[in-house]
Amino acid sequence: MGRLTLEGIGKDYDGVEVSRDIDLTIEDGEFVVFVGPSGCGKSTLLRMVAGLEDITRGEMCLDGERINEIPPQERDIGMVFQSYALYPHMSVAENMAFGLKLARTDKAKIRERVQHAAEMLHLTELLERKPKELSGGQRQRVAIGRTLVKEPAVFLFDEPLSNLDAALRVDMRVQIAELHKRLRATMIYVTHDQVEAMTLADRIVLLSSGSIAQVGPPLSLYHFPKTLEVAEFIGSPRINTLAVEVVDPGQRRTTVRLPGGDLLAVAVDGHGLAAGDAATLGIRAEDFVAPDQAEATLRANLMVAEKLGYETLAHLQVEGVDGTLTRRMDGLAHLEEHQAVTLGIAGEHCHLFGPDGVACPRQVEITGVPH
Ligand SMILES: Nc1ncnc2c1ncn2[C@@H]1O[C@H](COP(=O)(O)OP(=O)(O)OP(=O)(O)O)[C@@H](O)[C@H]1O
Repeated sequence: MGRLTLEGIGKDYDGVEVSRDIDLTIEDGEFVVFVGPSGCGKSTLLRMVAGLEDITRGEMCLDGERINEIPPQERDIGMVFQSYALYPHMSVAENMAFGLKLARTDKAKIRERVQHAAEMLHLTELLERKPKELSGGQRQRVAIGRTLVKEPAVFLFDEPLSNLDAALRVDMRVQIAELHKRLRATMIYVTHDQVEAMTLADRIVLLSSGSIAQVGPPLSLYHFPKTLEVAEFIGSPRINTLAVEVVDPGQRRTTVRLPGGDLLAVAVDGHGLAAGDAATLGIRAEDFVAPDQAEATLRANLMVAEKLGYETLAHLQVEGVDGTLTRRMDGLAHLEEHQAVTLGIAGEHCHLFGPDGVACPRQVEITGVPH
């Protein structure tokens, strides 16, 4: 089993609070990803789970038992570090067996577990090699193997792929996802890469300045972000934002004035807003619509078209708007530099954030995605 509960967890370093009010239950077998900008407290939280940092406040339990004071080696938890931390003078097999040897595990059992882990991680052919004879991806697999042989109830991964190149990262990401499917163990994974978070997680925990900004399945955070900060962190390209003025806040529709003067009825509950408030409209790059289906339009000029083959990202300049907006288009869209483009906007596809950055609840259903 591997059910973790965190209640009111907090951490101070020299009297400075870097982690606060963390309430979270991670179910047995769940894959949870801690994500957020640099310094938001992801590693600190993970290290508290591992027992590598003292917990200043709150209670942490594994399968109902308090573990706050239990030393790391006695917790049924295994951690894979960003730096693989392999012993250079030991072979792959010895590296993987080392922790079990220290724990005085029976030799036959060690052999069996190392063989099994090596098969799962495609390392069988490499068991006699030394770390220096391995590629970065292979070393990372050995580091995972070393944790795997201990058969912990909970696996912790601290940015395990950040030292790998882009292609290898994708490959390892898929392997970690497969490993989770086969083991069905509880896994907590720290990354600042939102693509890794979106693709691996059953649930994402998005941290901001030491506390939880939002927890939920990846697509819930994508379609129903609770704050502008979450909306801007999740999704690539980043969500487009426009400064708008609230004209008529309503429960099903809230009317706002766009930079060009057009009015748009956004499908959100804006009852917390007042007419005249400065708000932020959010539109994802794929959510612009054809002008004939639009409720409002913006006149734009094409600055750059990034043709990626399967899609084109058009970066557009709109008069009166700082920076550029990005529109995602299918395939190799025919676009000329500085071409005038009409961006169509539909209120159903937009997000609205109040002056405090809090999202107005969206009044739309998206099939299979809980609010
Ligand atoms: N040993 C320490 N002593 C004092 N402050 C620390 C210590 N470790 C971390 N911090 C501070 O705690 C905060 C959270 O750090 P943490 O490493 O958990 O963030 P992170 O989200 O993992 O960042 P990154 O993505 O850059 O690794 C930061 O402000 C950091 O400076």
